[in-house]
Amino acid sequence: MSSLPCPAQPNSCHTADCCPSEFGAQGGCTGRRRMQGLQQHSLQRYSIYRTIYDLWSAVIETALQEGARGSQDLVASTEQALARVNRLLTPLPEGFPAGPSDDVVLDFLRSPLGFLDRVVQQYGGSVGLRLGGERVVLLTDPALSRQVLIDLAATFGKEGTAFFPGSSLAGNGLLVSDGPVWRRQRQLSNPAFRRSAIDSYAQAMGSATRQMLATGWSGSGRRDVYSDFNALTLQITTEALFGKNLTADQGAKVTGAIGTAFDFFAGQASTGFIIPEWFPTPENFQYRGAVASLDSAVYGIIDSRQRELSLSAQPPQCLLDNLLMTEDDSGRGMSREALRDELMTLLVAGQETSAILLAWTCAYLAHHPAVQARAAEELLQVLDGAEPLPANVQELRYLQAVVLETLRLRPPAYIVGRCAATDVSLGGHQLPKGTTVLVSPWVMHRDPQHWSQPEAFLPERWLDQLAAKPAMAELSNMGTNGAYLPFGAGPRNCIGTGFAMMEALVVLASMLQEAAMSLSGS
Ligand code: HEM
Repeated sequence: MSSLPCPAQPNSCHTADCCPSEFGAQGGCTGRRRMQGLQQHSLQRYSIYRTIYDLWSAVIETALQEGARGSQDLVASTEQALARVNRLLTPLPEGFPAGPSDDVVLDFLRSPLGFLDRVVQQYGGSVGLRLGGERVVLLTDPALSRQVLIDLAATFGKEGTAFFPGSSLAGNGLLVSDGPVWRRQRQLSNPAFRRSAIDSYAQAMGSATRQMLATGWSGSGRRDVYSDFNALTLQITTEALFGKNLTADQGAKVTGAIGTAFDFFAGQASTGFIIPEWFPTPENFQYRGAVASLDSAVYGIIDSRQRELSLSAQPPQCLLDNLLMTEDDSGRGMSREALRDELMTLLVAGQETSAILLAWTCAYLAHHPAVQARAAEELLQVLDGAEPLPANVQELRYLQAVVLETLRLRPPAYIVGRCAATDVSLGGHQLPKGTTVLVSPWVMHRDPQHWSQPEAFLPERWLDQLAAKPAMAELSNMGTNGAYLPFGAGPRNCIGTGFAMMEALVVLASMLQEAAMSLSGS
């Protein structure tokens, strides 16, 4: 197995400190490279530039799309930019949580995970920050995090959240939309993620894995597991949810384009979103090329499925069929653009996150041969060579513990963000409207107040709980200790939780039945 890349996720930047040297991670972090340029700007100039660009961007972008979106959008975008100016110019309010007095965006960008650990150690579970001019509260206190994500979910929405910019990639899909649009899309998508639907995908998950093993994994050798898993999770997602098999060439184009887009987001984060997407820079050209390539793949999937459906009278077979057949009260179906946004969201939210989980799990298995041997032994006892299927993977308690423990130590989403839609009181602090709240699974999963030996990889810590309840119970309600949320929590939790868990168990079981892993060079 070759070295692992940084476990990035759509909403965060690639960081070198996500990649422990014990796994020999690759260097050359995009965010770090771009940081060197940024350090020449003073923070004040940076904030002013960013605000001017926000306004400029709002006006020009809307003017360019005037015909399509109308002048209401111009007003809304300008209001948003003005609200931002107002936040930049207003000092942090009295009653804001304590934190560093200066703007700490450069510290954050230099090493996001190290920064999170440091400020939480210094200021505790609720830290007030000025980050790139934005008012931000970092939460790692379980009770307060719960309030934001669950109890006060109506007040803390996605719209306006700093550092989670809407973009031409995600459009207005499930991950970023709010209110009635989000509710409708979530309802439409829910059936595809119910237990019975997920069970029906398991066979395809197993056969895709065996195909991967047969083509690239026979004999002994080195594999770049992250790259293999990216291709595999793409294949599984498109097959299970969109009823479509991509060719290897199409798959490589899509994973390459998703990688380019994520690199772009990492770069955007490290340059403070100074340059709007439409501005003619080489990075923007590259990014727009990646989005165009993804658009062409996604529209291709929609069109070919629509053709197939029009030629047959069969009931819906996958999520895309449901979305294609759905109509609102007035008998109108979803627009092509809305369909594209949903499919793109599922690709972006579900494909790389799952590949990161699988890659880190393999890294831990390779790094802990005794754990790998115990997982393989369990497989032998429970499956005795049979195909991993929904009924029998539920019995693989140790493998489930391995996955839960990997998600604890390496949550692919290391922060989730919300924005206060109104002035709100939280834990005795007064947060004005527009405050961004970041909840950090990364820090909470390693807090010694909630976990014994928090830095150690110990699947055994889950076994008692798993004996009493299925693994999925650990993933809801922020875990039994209130400090475990790899898939988020509350109404905006991950719709793909069951899908991702089934995929992880089936893929890992299929692999461990046929292959043993060690770190390359060991
Ligand atoms: C290991 C794999 C995964 C991890 C760690 C993960 C993590 C997360 C997290 C933390 C959130 C909540 C974000 C927030 O609160 O702002 C989320 C939301 C979401 N995830 Fe996942 N995810 C994974 C796999 C998947 C899969 C396989 C799919 C679909 C195929 C998916 C689709 C989504 C969608 C659509 C949302 C937005 C839900 C909403 O806002 O209603 N995810 N995911």
